[in-house]
Amino acid sequence: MCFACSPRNPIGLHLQFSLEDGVCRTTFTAGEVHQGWNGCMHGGLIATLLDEVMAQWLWLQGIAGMTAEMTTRFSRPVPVGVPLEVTARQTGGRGRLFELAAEIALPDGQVPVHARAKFLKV
Ligand SMILES: CCCCCCCCCCCC(=O)SCCNC(=O)CCNC(=O)[C@H](O)C(C)(C)COP(=O)(O)OP(=O)(O)OC[C@H]1O[C@@H](n2cnc3c(N)ncnc32)[C@H](O)[C@@H]1OP(=O)(O)O
Repeated sequence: MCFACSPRNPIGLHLQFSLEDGVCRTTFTAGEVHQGWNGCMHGGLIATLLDEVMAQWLWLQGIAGMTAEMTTRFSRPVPVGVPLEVTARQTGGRGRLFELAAEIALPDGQVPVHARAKFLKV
């Protein structure tokens, strides 16, 4: 029962994903229960959104992959209560290794956080 995407997980994020033109996409609005600092989304949960959208870039193409490495740049706080657009795309890779990048965009287009990761097909 995936914490990020299972509709049956009672404490999960219930994310839904689409893949179009090489971009995997989901949306999420953090609530007070997802805060770290007051008014700001918890960084670990931000990383979860980014990790999951990259994993789903693979999964929606029939590839089961596990995160082998991930770097996250937190440039600005992510506010709670606003709809976030979370996207991922491939940046490289060879063989079993897939290199992906993901970002979170605010409604005004600002990108407060982005990530890069390496996934290995399992
Ligand atoms: C129903 C809905 C479901 C929906 C599905 C969605 C699921 C969402 C899950 C979200 C994603 C996650 O969080 S996954 C959970 C977090 N991640 C993990 O727990 C992964 C833990 N790590 C592992 O289990 C393992 O290390 C693996 C599977 C990643 C790799 O192990 P392995 O398969 O044995 O491969 P290994 O021999 O180590 O490496 C193979 C080759 O890749 C290279 N390699 C390994 N790591 C790296 C790296 N970071 N950067 C460069 N290269 C690397 C090695 O040097 C080697 O090169 P060469 O010698 O071949 O040249």
